[in-house]
Amino acid sequence: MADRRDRPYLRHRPDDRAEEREDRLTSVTESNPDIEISRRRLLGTVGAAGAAGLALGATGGALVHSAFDDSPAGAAGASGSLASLGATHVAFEGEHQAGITTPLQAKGHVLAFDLAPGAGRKEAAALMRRWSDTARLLMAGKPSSGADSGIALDAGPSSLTITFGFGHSFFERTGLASRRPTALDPLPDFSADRLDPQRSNGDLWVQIGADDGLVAFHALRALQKEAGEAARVRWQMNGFNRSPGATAAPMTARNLMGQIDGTGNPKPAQPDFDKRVFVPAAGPGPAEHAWMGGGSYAVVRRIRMLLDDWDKQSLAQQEQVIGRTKATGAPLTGGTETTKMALDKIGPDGKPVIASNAHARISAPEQNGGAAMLRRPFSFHDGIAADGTPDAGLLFICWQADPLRGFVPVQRKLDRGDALSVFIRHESSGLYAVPPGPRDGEYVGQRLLEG
Ligand SMILES: C=CC1=C(C)c2cc3[nH]c(cc4nc(cc5[nH]c(cc1n2)c(C)c5CCC(=O)O)C(CCC(=O)O)=C4C)c(C)c3C=C
Ligand SMILES: [Fe+2]
Repeated sequence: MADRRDRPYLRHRPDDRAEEREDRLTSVTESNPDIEISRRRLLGTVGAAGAAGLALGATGGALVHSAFDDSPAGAAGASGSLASLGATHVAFEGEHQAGITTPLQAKGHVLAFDLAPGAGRKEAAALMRRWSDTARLLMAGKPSSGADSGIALDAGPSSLTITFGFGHSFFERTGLASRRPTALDPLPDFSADRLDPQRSNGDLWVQIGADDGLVAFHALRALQKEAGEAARVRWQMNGFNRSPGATAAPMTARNLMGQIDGTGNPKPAQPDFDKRVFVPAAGPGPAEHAWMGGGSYAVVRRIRMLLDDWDKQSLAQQEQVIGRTKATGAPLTGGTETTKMALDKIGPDGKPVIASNAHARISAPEQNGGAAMLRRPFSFHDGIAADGTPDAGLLFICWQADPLRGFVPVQRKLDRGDALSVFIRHESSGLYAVPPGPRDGEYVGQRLLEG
């Protein structure tokens, strides 16, 4: 490996120093099971406040001990040290790919590629190997192996995650149709769909998330370059979330309608979490689908919010649409954000307090035979549309072991009578098989492409 002085653009290199390696601990919390942070950083930043706060980025921007105190000026910021936001590193290898249970990041890019005409299994395997090599480096805060653009110069890994998936069409293109799981069958049509085929589906899907915009864009450019002649971008969407540390304490995200969004998500500590979100490592299902053991299915929808119409509603009307308060996210039946909704409670007017068409009621697992999904969205804003309204909304991304037991039944029900539906428009859609996390030296999807 090149000396840091030879390559001043080298950024955070967690494996360079034994001391740093020793200090590493794997912080497994309810919300961030795959984030690795240094014990020294924990002590140096949050101390008694605990790991969860740091992992969620609520450090108040404190500068901490750096592995680069002796690094040349510019290699890790003017002071030679990285804030915890920059230093946080998410592992590329693991049972599951990163970017599924990782806490929401502040910046995101989601994009789909189509394999180039004439490219097949061999080219796809080579591409996945190149992309995985690049993701491994960038997620560790290192430059890409080719001519690095320098866009992320000075920054640490910043919780970068890169997640790869395969669309339905990938399997024909690569001659692997017999190994395509039935869970990847196209989603049914929904009456409210206004889908743009150019911005839907695709052979390959990539999700990039980071807590720094330049780190995220750097990864985007690197992966686009690595695609070379093998694949072309079919569509790309850019999103954002609140920055870590923006709120006094870590809290559930808000969307562009101002609602607390994510409360009802299954929690990693719950006993059925894995069953709901990840394909079991050993079956069920035919052996030819075993490559997906430990993987998950992502449903991706660009959902436009009709914000001018939404903003005309009174606060009470907005809260009725969801069934929760805007300020705290508590159910309209009382309590705090985490209080269970009392769906049977009747108000003085003889009607359910949480209306029969309230979004949170209709989408609740108990109303859908237990169907549940892990929602992990980004907001988007692409300026003003031709009609003068904001082209903004939710890049809705949800994760499940089987879309027929997650997204599909819930969306079917929402499609029939969700009070929110007049304020949103589904504009694009994709369903992707996201293989398990790679082992050391493996590339994502190797068990499919070489199995
Ligand atoms: C088919 C799945 C879903 C789509 C599409 C969807 C769109 C969508 N949702 C909101 C805002 C909120 N959703 C909330 C809860 C909620 N939504 C879904 C599913 C879809 N939402 C589920 C499964 C749940 C959880 C239900 C539960 O377990 O109780 C909430 C309430 C807070 C929360 O639990 O997260 C809000 C707010 C928007 C704005 C939107 C499309 C733009
Ligand atoms: Fe929702």
